[in-house]
Amino acid sequence: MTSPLVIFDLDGTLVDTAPDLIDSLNYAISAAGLAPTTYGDLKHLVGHGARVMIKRAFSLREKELSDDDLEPLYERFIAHYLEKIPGNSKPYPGIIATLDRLTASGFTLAVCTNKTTVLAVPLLEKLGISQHFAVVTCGDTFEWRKPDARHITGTIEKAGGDPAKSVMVGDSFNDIASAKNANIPSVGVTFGYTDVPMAELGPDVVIDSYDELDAALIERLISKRVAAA
Ligand SMILES: O=C(O)COP(=O)(O)O
Ligand SMILES: [Mg+2]
Repeated sequence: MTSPLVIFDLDGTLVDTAPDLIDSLNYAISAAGLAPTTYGDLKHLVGHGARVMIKRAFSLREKELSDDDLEPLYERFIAHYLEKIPGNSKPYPGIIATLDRLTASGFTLAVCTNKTTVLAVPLLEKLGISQHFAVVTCGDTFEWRKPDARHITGTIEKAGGDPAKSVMVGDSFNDIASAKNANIPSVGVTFGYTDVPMAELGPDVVIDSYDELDAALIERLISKRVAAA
């Protein structure tokens, strides 16, 4: 029998990566003379990986950026982030215990992130949490990424899961929208990076802390989805 699957987003959901994202972004854009961004800006910049983050920083400063000029800045971002990894990034409080608890209850766990593979995989490894996950799919794993449903359905397929027994946990629009697009339930966390309050994004459940995420909650969401089908 297929085990139920819990899919986690990475930035702002499993790991608080904000300080390092801002550091590497500011390092990258300083080469183009752009003023540093702040934590407050991050909520509007993050979500579609480093290239989009750099492009959005330019829009924020009302500066033009051609695709040719983007590439060296992107390389700067990647090199800086990789050199520091895991930097000041920290798994959110209670997440390790939650992953252990869910695994002990028979759930398979996966990561579905828009972060690029060369950053996401070493980050999970350096933080010592990669072994919890059967599969990690990133912004460049498929031709599409969140909020496209196929990033979620592709993750489920790779993990040997079943969409009728899968739940997404995330911190932002892309996570909740991709879960809805893939017709799976979602849990929204309130401690991540979103410029819209989590409840307004319409997840099935909102949690403020990982203490609230247990097997009973996930099972309830799965049975509700099956009953509604
Ligand atoms: O790095 C990003 O821009 C987004 O990453 P996430 O999908 O893990 O939130
Ligand atoms: Mg996120």
